[in-house]
Amino acid sequence: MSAPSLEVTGLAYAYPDGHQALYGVDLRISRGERVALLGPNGAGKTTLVLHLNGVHRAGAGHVAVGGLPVEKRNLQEIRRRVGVVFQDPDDQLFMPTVADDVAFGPANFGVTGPALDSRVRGALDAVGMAEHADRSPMHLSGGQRRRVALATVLACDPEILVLDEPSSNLDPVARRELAEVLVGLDRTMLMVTHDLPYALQLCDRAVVLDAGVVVADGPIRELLADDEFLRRHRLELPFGFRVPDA
Ligand SMILES: Nc1ncnc2c1ncn2[C@@H]1O[C@H](COP(=O)(O)OP(=O)(O)OP(=O)(O)O)[C@@H](O)[C@H]1O
Repeated sequence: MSAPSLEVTGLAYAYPDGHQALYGVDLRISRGERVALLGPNGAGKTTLVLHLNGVHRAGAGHVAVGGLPVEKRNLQEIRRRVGVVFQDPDDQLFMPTVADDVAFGPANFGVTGPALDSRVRGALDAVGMAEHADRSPMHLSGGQRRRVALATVLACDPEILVLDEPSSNLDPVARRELAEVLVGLDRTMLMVTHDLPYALQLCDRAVVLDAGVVVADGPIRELLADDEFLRRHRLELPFGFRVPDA
């Protein structure tokens, strides 16, 4: 059996000022799963994500991506395997054209020539942005920029996609279009979000962090239908929203 896309075991971390942000977090994500990472402000979600791509070094515990330990000697391969799509696409887009931006990552990992062209085409096709390849990313709408940012990551063929608030600042059409793209990708995903309906639409499973501890890990539908659980962990569905029956 192949290694899970992500395996986090007993992960603990304190910031240099002594603030303990994670306490013994365990998380295992199988290949192809889409998992929502939920939790109130300050729960430790970003801190956890920054351990997946090796920005933070675990104080205790262990993180592996596709079976490869997140350690200094593996960092280049780990950064290819963990594709983080940041909340602000402008953090990811800085080249003159869309195609240049999408080529940047794989080119850095040594892909060249026709193989590089085919990566770029494949990634832009996957997000429905092929006809915008020669445009400047600066001239695209927010929703289009979010999709190009996703393509820059897909072009590196990551083991796991990490999406940071993928629905923020999107209008309802762009939100739906992005959801369709994401569902069509057939890739392991960890989606960090406060947008509970979007998480419900895209993920079967949710992991809830609160104060650095995993307080729930299970079917998202059940978690979001538990009003008392939501209240206890400062999670809130939009006014009037009801979790549809299965
Ligand atoms: N550089 C830092 N130094 C000290 N403490 C930090 C630092 N960055 C974050 N923290 C603390 O670590 C805890 C977890 O923060 P983190 O950013 O991981 O939460 P989060 O769940 O991503 O929150 P949000 O939903 O607001 O983005 C918080 O208490 C935060 O104040």
